[in-house]
Amino acid sequence: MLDTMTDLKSLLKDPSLLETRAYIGGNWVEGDHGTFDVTNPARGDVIAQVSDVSRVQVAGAITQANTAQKDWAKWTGKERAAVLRKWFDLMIENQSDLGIILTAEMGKPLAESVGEIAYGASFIEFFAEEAKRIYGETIPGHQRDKRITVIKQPIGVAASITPWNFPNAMITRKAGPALAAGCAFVARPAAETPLSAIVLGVLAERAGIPAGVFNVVPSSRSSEIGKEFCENDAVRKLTFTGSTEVGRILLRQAADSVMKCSMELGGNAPFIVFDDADLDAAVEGAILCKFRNNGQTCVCANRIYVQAGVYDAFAEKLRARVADMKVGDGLEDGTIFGPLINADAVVKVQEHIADATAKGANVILGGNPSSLGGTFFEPTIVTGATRDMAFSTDETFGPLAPLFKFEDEDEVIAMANDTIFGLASYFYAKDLSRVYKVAEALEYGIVGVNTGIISTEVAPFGGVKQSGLGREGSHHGIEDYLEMKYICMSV
Ligand SMILES: NC(=O)C1=CN([C@@H]2O[C@H](COP(=O)(O)OP(=O)(O)OC[C@H]3O[C@@H](n4cnc5c(N)ncnc54)[C@H](OP(=O)(O)O)[C@@H]3O)[C@@H](O)[C@H]2O)C=CC1
Ligand SMILES: O=C(O)[C@H](O)CS(=O)(=O)O
Repeated sequence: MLDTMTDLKSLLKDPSLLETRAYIGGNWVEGDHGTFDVTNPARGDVIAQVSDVSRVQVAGAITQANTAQKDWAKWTGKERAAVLRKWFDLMIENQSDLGIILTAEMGKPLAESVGEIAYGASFIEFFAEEAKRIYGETIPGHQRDKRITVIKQPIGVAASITPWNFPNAMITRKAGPALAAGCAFVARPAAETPLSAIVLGVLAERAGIPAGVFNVVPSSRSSEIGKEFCENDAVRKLTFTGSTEVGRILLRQAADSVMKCSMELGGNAPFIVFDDADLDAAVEGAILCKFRNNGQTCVCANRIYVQAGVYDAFAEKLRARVADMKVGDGLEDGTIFGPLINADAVVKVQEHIADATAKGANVILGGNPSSLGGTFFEPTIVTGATRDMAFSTDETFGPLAPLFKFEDEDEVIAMANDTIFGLASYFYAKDLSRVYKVAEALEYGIVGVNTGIISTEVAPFGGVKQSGLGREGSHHGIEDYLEMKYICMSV
């Protein structure tokens, strides 16, 4: 159990990793606004007090990043690759400590946190390699005396705003391609989870990433910092992961400077089980997809559609499997469900359950706050879900699995696509023509077929419709941090 910073440091092999200051221009800096508290969601205790930087300090960080970026861009791709690889190596060497810090501030079970560190580090490893493969092209001249070449150059200073639910990976998924491309980076983490971002600065410094290339500006004033990112002409790229609501605000603010934006926004993932599915595999996939991070991911199943012929069997198998899973402190062995991030998250789950039962749904498992108190909540499954219920259109972002019944493919494809979101979708089926038809018909950036987990650094992650703009990960991911220049030469 945690209740002070001393307690947290005592759990670490290397207590010096637990830094609370801002990392600006290679210096560790106190905040102009003093500090803000970081609490452990499992107990609500303050585990750290972190530098609360001002908008002026963020402007200074951007200026230092802009200066550092000019030299960083002159490094060869191979030179940048070497120092990024060292950064990756340090993340893996300190994976256990980084996992403990992440669980302490975010609450997810330690096994998930340690897994997130590996997932986050994989983006640094992947884009260290991509740094060496930023190719241009030559194009046959349009006139006899013309020679055409195309080169790709780093966009400049990239600013990032990231959420609390993956406080390590959502930063490295952006910083990896940005630094590989030769950009400099200013990261503003969620106020709930700044420690995981700051420790990336500690390791960046140890890896030899030049001062000013990677900066971390923790702040309790998210909208103020967001405005600085959008209004400062030295920022050439804004990359955001979070809700669609905040994404819209940032896009409006960035429009004034026609700033290039990458947006990884909200989701409302359908998870479809057809009657020819391997039912046991579908149950395991639904558990991973729905309950990973306690349902607090943008790619979690938000609606589970089960074909009529297998509905009752699926519901009972799912109930039986989840009933035995442990709710508890993320640092305790065997915990599957940690606490939700805050009281508002608990309220939203309760509202969705109350709305559903008022409209005829049946709770077959859970349905209440956990007897542990605080923000712990029972994993919940409801049957009889219908499209008029709140979770049909609104992302629950918690451990609530609503089961909808459907009759045929056309009906479920129409229901699955009936949303403003389009990030991740999933279905279980064996018939090959069904797999092709459904995968092509789903209006989502990501389709998982016979799997509930789709997250990897090698694939392009991102949404369509109001789930976002751009892709992160894969060889496509570096393009968002490059500008293409066409050189026309008369010879
Ligand atoms: N598509 C994706 O990959 C992901 C999408 N999400 C979506 O985000 C939501 C949950 O995450 P949550 O953190 O609550 O999302 P929010 O959008 O509320 O917050 C995301 C980040 O934006 C900051 N922020 C909030 N308001 C502003 C503003 N006006 N200007 C600048 N920054 C601001 C927050 O800071 P602070 O917290 O300090 O206020 C936080 O760092 C869900 O809808 C989920 O689907 C989440 C993760 C990944
Ligand atoms: O924040 C999220 O929900 C992540 O984007 C999901 S994933 O990439 O970790 O799957």
